[in-house]
Amino acid sequence: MKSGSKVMGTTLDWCDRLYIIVEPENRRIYSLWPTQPPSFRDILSEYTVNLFLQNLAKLLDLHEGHFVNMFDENALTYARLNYYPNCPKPDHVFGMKPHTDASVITIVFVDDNVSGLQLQKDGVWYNVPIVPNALLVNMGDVMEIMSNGFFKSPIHRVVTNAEKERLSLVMFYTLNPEKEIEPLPELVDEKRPRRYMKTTTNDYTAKLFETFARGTLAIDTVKI
Ligand SMILES: O=C(O)CCC(=O)C(=O)O
Ligand SMILES: [Fe+2]
Repeated sequence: MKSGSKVMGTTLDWCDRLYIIVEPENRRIYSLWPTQPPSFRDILSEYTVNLFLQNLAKLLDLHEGHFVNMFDENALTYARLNYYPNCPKPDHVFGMKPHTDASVITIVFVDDNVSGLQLQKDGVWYNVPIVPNALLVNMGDVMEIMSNGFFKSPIHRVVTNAEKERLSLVMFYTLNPEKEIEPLPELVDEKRPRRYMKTTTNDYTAKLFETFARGTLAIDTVKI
């Protein structure tokens, strides 16, 4: 028998493997995680989002560290746990009104059993399907501004459900609140002029709460 034709057997691969669950965090078994180097936990926890950010930078022909490097030691990551109780009048109220996220990027751990999240595209609402154990990655307004509109921060909402309650865990990755946000100069030229005004996360977040209460969109307040 040629050695290459052997598909089953006892031969081990020539490598070591560490195979551990990173997300969701409550599935982490820290006793299996290496204690050296001491930074391992933190680096691995950031790994998911950094990988996305690197790929987004590459899509825009930027250096892969471009977005990752914007997150300094004062950058804030918020976790939001949403609990939507079942609602006797689902036609009258949203679980969460239509909005966009003010973040750079949002990662959503969507409920594995109950749908409810919807995205708007060209004025039409689409259900986000349930994909067990999947993470949903959403562009936020800051990414839309920095990419000069190349990436769009989608309008989304959550509808209520008469029978079932629903949960989601949302991680918002945001910059240092004082840092100025504006379209990256690399993405502005004559063909694609600057589409957004300069702002900061602080100012923008204030606008977001104001506009959310009024039912309008914060991103419209910074469009040129
Ligand atoms: O509950 C969800 O699936 C999404 C919630 C959301 O959009 C948010 O918290 O900003
Ligand atoms: Fe959201």
